[in-house]
Amino acid sequence: MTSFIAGLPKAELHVHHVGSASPRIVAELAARHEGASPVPADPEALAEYFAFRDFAHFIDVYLTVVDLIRDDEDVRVLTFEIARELSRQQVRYAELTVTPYSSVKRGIPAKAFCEAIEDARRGAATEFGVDLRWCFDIPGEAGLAAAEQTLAIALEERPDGLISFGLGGPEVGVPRPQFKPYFDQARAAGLHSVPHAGETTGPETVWDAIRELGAERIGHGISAAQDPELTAYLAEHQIPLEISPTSNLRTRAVPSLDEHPLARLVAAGVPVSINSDDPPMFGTTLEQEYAVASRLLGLDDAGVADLARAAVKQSFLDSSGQARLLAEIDAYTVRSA
Ligand SMILES: O=c1[nH]cnc2c1ncn2[C@@H]1O[C@H](CO)[C@@H](O)[C@H]1O
Repeated sequence: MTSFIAGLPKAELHVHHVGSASPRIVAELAARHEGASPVPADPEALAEYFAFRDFAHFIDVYLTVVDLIRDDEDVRVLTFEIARELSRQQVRYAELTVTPYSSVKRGIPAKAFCEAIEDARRGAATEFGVDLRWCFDIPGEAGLAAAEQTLAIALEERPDGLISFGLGGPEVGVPRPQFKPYFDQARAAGLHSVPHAGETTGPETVWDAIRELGAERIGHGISAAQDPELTAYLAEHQIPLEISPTSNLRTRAVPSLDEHPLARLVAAGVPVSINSDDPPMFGTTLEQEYAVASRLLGLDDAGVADLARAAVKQSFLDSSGQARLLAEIDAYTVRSA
């Protein structure tokens, strides 16, 4: 199974920019800011640093890593190295969640930030054959000021790879409806709506994401399993959930993988994609998330290939791009039979 997964062409829809910084990149950045950061440069100490008491603690730790990214060269190197790791896992297409507000607030001009990610995007395509797209997300803990600036950067800079608009950070104490004006404008400008919801709060935030923010996909959304009406609605309207099993375990959103609602959601007909969210921070990789999902769903190789196909079909890649990637998955599956 694992060798089949390793070679399987994939698409990833829910993976965060800074959250994907490898231990080596974090160590290099931490060493550069020696002493001024709580983030350890030693990879072993870093693995211990990435142990989270709860979701709020995870966000606090996440932001200490964001603090290490000080200039556009850091942004470009980080992004290019993420593409290298994605290509190592046979990821052909990824929608990377990027939070420009947090870097602009730390002194990196929006234009330089966008030029850096676009430079890395071009490099990813030519060097690794990885097609990167951007989701610009609002860090929810920074509220409406962050929403305002994230939308402004999205519409004024409009980097070529930008395709969607999201909402990340904590859900507790950050109601979704307040962000409706910003999602309305982003959607009117042709950006897809993909907010987080139902990760650390109940089904009502998933309803809000759908009804108030026009969500086309939901980041996590796992608490939908608590509400049969919502589960049926997601299945009927085929609104996909971007599922990251180990993330939910490591941020304590679920008590154990065996209690993860993935299987119940799939059994109810809810479309899902499998993702890694913040792989180094959660001590995982996309390949490992596919292995977790295949165990939880009792899949054989054909079933695992269907997970990859589902992610492609739920992506915002154009139809010709989707057809190309689906054909590659089919050819791989035949070769591996
Ligand atoms: O699993 C997650 N849920 C919500 N936000 C997340 C997650 N992983 C990374 N972020 C990121 O946390 C930052 C908060 O300021 C945002 O950049 C958001 O994208």
